[in-house]
This record gives sequence, structure tokens and C-alpha cells, in this order.
Amino acid sequence: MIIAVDGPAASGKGTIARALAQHYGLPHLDTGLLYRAVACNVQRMELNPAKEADAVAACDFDEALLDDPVLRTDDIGQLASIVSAHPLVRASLLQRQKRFARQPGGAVLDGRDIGTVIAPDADAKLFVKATTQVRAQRRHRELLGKGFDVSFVKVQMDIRARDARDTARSSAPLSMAADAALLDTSQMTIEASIARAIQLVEARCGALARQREHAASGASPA
Ligand SMILES: Nc1ncnc2c1ncn2[C@@H]1O[C@H](COP(=O)(O)OP(=O)(O)O)[C@@H](O)[C@H]1O
Ligand SMILES: Nc1ccn([C@@H]2O[C@H](COP(=O)(O)OP(=O)(O)O)[C@@H](O)[C@H]2O)c(=O)n1
Repeated sequence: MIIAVDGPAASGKGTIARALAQHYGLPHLDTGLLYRAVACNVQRMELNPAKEADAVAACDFDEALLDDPVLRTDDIGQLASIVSAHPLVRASLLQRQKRFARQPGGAVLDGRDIGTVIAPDADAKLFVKATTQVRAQRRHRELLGKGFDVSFVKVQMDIRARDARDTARSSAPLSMAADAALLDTSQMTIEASIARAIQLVEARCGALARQREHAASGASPA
């Protein structure tokens, strides 16, 4: 089973994707980390993130970088949304993500374009959202908890800038797949949002199983 979880920054998609992976015993890939690694490499190599050729040169990063806590900073998040807008950067990370999605037994992936580009054939797709205010509060609390000294206003501005860039880019923009289920976590606790996500996946997979049964029996689906 492939589960695609997309949504904007700090909507809760990573929390939900990890919980779904644990619930179904599937491997999980946080695809945002790949773009964050490219961004960090651009910074370390003193390249220009706005130049596609520079960003592409940074795509060949050391795997150990994926575990570096520096990737979680707000500044790297911003840089990631600049490098991720380049089509050649996206192309360079594409096959790795598709391979992960197609591994035997399935997988859970979260990001911006999982349901639309990486796994358009996913068995279940969720689009997780929350108000900008709530997302900024969550991310601010998270960053403070990790020891990063950043103001709420900066986090809020950065989230707005990232939302705008991720939605407006021409290559694989942040958008909800037509067949995704919407999950608004603004008023939900973590536990409630995970429980709802499991319900949505169950509903989707039950519907798919019924469709397949109908197809196998030659009847047209209800
Ligand atoms: N429903 C929720 N209520 C409160 N906090 C949440 C909720 N979902 C996630 N969080 C917290 O918000 C922060 C961002 O969540 P995360 O899952 O990393 O978001 P995303 O992957 O969409 O950026 C984390 O600190 C997480 O624990
Ligand atoms: N599948 C993905 C995942 C992330 N990204 C980019 O990478 C940036 C960082 O993604 P992330 O998922 O780590 O960020 P958060 O949502 O966790 O804040 C995003 O702002 C996007 O620009 C993307 O373009 N496509």
C-alpha cells in the first residue's frame, strides 16, 4: 500500500505520515528533507540558490547530511523552497522518491507533490492543512523546543513566503490531488488528527477493494 501525504509547512503532515507508517508497518520518507539537504549543500558550497545550475551542483549530497539537525532550521526551510522550484533539482531527486514509493509492500511519503507527481497511483492520498496562524505557532514552538532562537513573527513571515513560493512555482507546485482526502488539523490534537488520518485511509482502501471486487466480478461499480 502506498500512502501519499501532502500539505504546507507545519500542517502536521510529517507527524501524520510517521504515525501512519508505524500503524501499517510501512517505511516512511520525509521528502522535504531531500530538498533541505540540497539547500544546506548550496549554503556550504557558497553557491547561489536562485541559480538552477548552482542548485543542481548541490544535489549530490552526502547521505549522512540527512541526519544533521541543521536541516530542521527555519533558514534551511526557506532555502529549500528556493532550490526546490528549479525543475532540474526536482528531476534529480525524482527517481529516488519514486523508487521509495514503489518498493515491495509499499511506503508512506510526505511532501508537496507526492499525490500529484511522485505517486499519482497511491492507494490513499491525504492533503493536510491548518490555518497559517496555527502552523506558525506550531513551528515556532517546535523550533524553540529544539533550541533555535527565532521570533514568532519571523516564523510566520517565513511560512507565508514559503507557501507563496511552493504554490506559485511552475514545476510540481503544492496542490491537492483531485482524489486526495482533505484533513484540516487546525482544531485537532495530534492524537485526533492521527485517528482521523487512519479513518480516511481505511475508507479509501475499503472503497478501492470494493471497486476491484466489482471489476473482478464484471459488474460496474456502484
Ligand atoms: N494536530 C496538532 N496539534 C498540535 N501540534 C501539532 C499537530 N500536528 C503536528 N503538531 C506539531 O507541529 C509541529 C509541526 O508538525 P509536523 O508534523 O512536523 O509538520 P509538517 O511535516 O507539516 O511540517 C511539530 O512540532 C508537531 O509536533
Ligand atoms: N515533496 C516536496 C517536499 C518539500 N519540498 C520543498 O522543500 C521545502 C521544505 O519542505 P519540508 O517538508 O521539509 O518543510 P516543512 O513542511 O516540514 O516545513 C518546502 O517548502 C518545499 O519548497 C518540495 O518542493 N517538494
